[in-house]
Amino acid sequence: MSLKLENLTLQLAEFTLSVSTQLSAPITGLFGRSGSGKTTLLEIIAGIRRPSAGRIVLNDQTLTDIPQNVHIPPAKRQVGYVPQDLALFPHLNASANLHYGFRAVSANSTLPGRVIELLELSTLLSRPIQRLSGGEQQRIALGRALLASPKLLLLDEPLSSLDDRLKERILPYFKAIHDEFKIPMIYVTHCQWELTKLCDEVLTLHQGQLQPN
Ligand SMILES: Nc1ncnc2c1ncn2[C@@H]1O[C@H](COP(=O)(O)OP(=O)(O)OP(=O)(O)O)[C@@H](O)[C@H]1O
Repeated sequence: MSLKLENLTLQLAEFTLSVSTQLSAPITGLFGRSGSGKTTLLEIIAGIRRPSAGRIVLNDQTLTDIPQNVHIPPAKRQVGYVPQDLALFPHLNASANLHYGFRAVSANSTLPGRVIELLELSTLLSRPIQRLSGGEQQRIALGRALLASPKLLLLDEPLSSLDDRLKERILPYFKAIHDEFKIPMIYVTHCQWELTKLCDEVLTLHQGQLQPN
């Protein structure tokens, strides 16, 4: 995987994000204090926010190129994004949420059966979303993102709402997913333990800028 972020800039009211880097690690941790710009950066990579300057190139595909007026919409980027609040649909059951983004892109597409097995979702599928625990909802949201066959998966503090016992139970699912589907991930967290357990490389944001390691 190669993700180039070239001179990405976004000015919000009292905050400026300014990032240039190239990522190639299988799982990159994105670390930084609250308000340092982690979610903003994920949203720019996912295409939800348009930067005011810069370029994003994933492998050989230009996703955003502001000087050239290129901005591929989120649904066409093949970038999976699991936001902090999961964004599950409350009116759909677990199964309908899971299959929502399913897209058989090619013979190599991620198939529902394998995701259900790997994330141990089979007993949850008929349940309303409101009757799932935080960790179960997290696994459905992760499965939904995987079924869109993304080339990159963005995870925004996926374990932050879970207690330590659940964190230890859920973290291995992320590792298993990476090992099985080889989808590169950017994993946002405040937690040193998660970085150490999961990530191959760590980027630190401070006030909208990446810090040297
Ligand atoms: N729509 C907006 N308008 C103005 N400022 C915003 C907007 N969205 C975010 N910000 C500001 O941008 C900065 C970065 O926010 P962001 O959510 O990216 O931080 P974060 O590192 O993800 O924080 P947390 O760890 O608390 O989730 C913050 O100062 C925030 O107040």
